[in-house]
Amino acid sequence: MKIFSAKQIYEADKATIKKNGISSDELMEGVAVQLFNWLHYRIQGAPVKIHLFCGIGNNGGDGIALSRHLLEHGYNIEVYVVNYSKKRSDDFLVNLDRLKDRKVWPEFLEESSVLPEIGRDDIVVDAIFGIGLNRAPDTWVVKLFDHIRQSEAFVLSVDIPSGLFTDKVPHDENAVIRANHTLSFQVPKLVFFLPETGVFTEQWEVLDIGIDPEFLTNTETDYELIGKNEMLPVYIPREKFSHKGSHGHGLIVGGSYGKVGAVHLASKACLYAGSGLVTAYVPKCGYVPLQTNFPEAMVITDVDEEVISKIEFDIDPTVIGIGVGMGKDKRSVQALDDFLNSNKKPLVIDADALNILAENRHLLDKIPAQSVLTPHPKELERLIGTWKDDFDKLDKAKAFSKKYDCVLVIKGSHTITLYDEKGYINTTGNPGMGTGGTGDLLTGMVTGLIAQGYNPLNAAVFGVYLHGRAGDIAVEKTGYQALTASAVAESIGAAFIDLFAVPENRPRPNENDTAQE
Ligand SMILES: NC(=O)C1=CN([C@@H]2O[C@H](COP(=O)(O)OP(=O)(O)OC[C@H]3O[C@@H](n4cnc5c(N)ncnc54)[C@H](O)[C@@H]3O)[C@@H](O)[C@H]2O)[C@H](O)CC1
Ligand SMILES: [K+]
Repeated sequence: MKIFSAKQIYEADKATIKKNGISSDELMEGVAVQLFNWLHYRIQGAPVKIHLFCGIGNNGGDGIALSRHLLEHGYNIEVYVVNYSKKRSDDFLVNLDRLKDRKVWPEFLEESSVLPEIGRDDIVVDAIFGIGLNRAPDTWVVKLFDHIRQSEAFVLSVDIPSGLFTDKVPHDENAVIRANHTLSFQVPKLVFFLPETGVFTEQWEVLDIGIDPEFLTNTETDYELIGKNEMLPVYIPREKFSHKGSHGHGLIVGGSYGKVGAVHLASKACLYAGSGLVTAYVPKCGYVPLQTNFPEAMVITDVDEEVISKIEFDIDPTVIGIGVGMGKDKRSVQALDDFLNSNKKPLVIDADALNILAENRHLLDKIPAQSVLTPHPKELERLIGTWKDDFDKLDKAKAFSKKYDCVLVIKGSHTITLYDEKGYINTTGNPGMGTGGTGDLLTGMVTGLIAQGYNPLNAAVFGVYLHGRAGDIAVEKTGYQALTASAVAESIGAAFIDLFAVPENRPRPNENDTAQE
C-alpha cells in the first residue's frame, strides 16, 4: 500500500472531485458516512456518551458531519468546536449549518472556556486537527489535549491524532492527542510507523473514502507499506524440473569462539529460505558443532581456531552473507579488507562486519553495488552518525544508501528498507522477536533469497516480510517471552505457505450496515 505525503493527499482529493464530478462537500459526506458506519457497527446504538471535539478546518468538518449522522441515529452526543482560528473552511461551515438546522448548537471552546467533564467510560472523537496542521497547537489547545488524556476515555482520532504533523516530529509530546484508535483516510500516514511518532496511536486503520483508483495507482510515493499483497507478485515459483543446482548456493561467513551459533542460525535460515546449497565458513572451533547439529550444511574452516583470519575458499557461491558472530579481532578486520579487494559476489553484510566497515570507512568504497546492509539501531548510528529525530535518520540513511549504492535495512519494530530514494515499510513481526539470534536469521534469509535469483532489493524486502511473518506464526505457540530465534527459524516454511493462504471470510462492517438505513 502506498504512503502518500500530505501534498499528494490534497492532490488526490482534487483528482477525485474532478473525475467523479462531485463537490468537496460530497466527498466529506462520504467520509462522514464511513466514520459513522465504523462507530455504529461497534457500539450498536448503546447510550454511551460521545464527545466530538471538532476543529474549524476540514478535519473539524468531518467531525461535525459525523455528529449529524450520530444524532440521526439517536446517539448521546456532545459537540464542541475547538475555536483555534477564525479561518473556518467552507465545508466545515456547511456542515455546521446542517447541524444547527437540526437544532444542535455546539459549544464553542476558547482559551478562557471551562473544559467539559469527560467520563472514563465515554468516547472522545478527535477531529481537531488533520493533515493541515502547520504549526504547534496553542497552549490552551494543548491543555485541552491534556484534559482529554486525563479523562482516560477511549479516543478515536479522525484521520490522524490531532497535533501530529505528517512530516516532522513534534517538539512537545503533550501537544499531540494520544489516540486509542485512528481511522485514517484511504492511506496510512508515514508517522504511524516511526518509533518517535508511532506512539501517538495505539491502533490505526484505513477507511476507503473512494479516492480515484487511477490516481492511487499512477502516483509514485516515497514510501510503501509492505504486506502480503505487495509480496505475492515478488515470489518466484519453483519450477517442476528445477534441482538443487537451480536454487543457488549461499555462503555464510562469520563466527568466533563462543559465537558459532550465529552462523548456525544464519545458515539454517539461508537454507529454509530456499537456497539450494549452503556452506558455512567458520573458525576451526565451529567445525564440530556445525557438522554435528546441521547436517545439511557444508562447512569450510578458517586456518585459525577461534577467529576469522582469512576468507579464502575454492567454491563458487552465488552470494555471501558475512559478519554474524564474527567479532572485530584485528585479524578479522584484515581478512575482511583482503576479501573485499578481490570479491565479486553479491553481499549481505551484518553485525560485526558492519561495525568493521563503520570503523574503517575506506572499506565502504569496496563493497559491491547493491550490497544489502542490515544494521540494528546502534550499528546504523555507527554507519551514518547520530540523528536529530526519525525524519533526520531517514534522510541520513537515504543519503548513505545513495552514496554507497547499497540496500539499507533499518531494523526496528517497523523495519524500513531503503534503496534508490524509496522506503519499504514492513508490517510483520512482533515484540517477542527482540531476542538473540533473530538478526542472524534475517541475514541468512536475505542471502538465501538472493541465492535463488531474487534481486537484492526484493530479497531484502521479502526477507524482512517473511522473517516477521515467521515470528508472528511462531509466537502463537510460545508467547512473546519464550520466543527464540530457533523457533522463528522453524516457522520460515509456514511463512511461505501463509503467502498463499486464503483469508478467513469475515463480513465487513460496511456490507451489513449503512448510514442511510
Ligand atoms: N482525502 C482525504 O484524506 C480527505 C480528508 N479530509 C479531511 O480534511 C483534513 C485536512 O483538512 P484541512 O482543512 O486542510 O486542515 P485541518 O483540518 O487539519 O486544519 C485546519 C486549519 O487550521 C490551520 N492550522 C494549522 N495548524 C494550526 C495551528 N497550530 N493553530 C491554528 N490553526 C492551525 C490551517 O490553516 C488548517 O487549514 C484531513 O485531515 C481530513 O480529516 C476531507 O474531509 C476529505 C478528503
Ligand atoms: K484528528
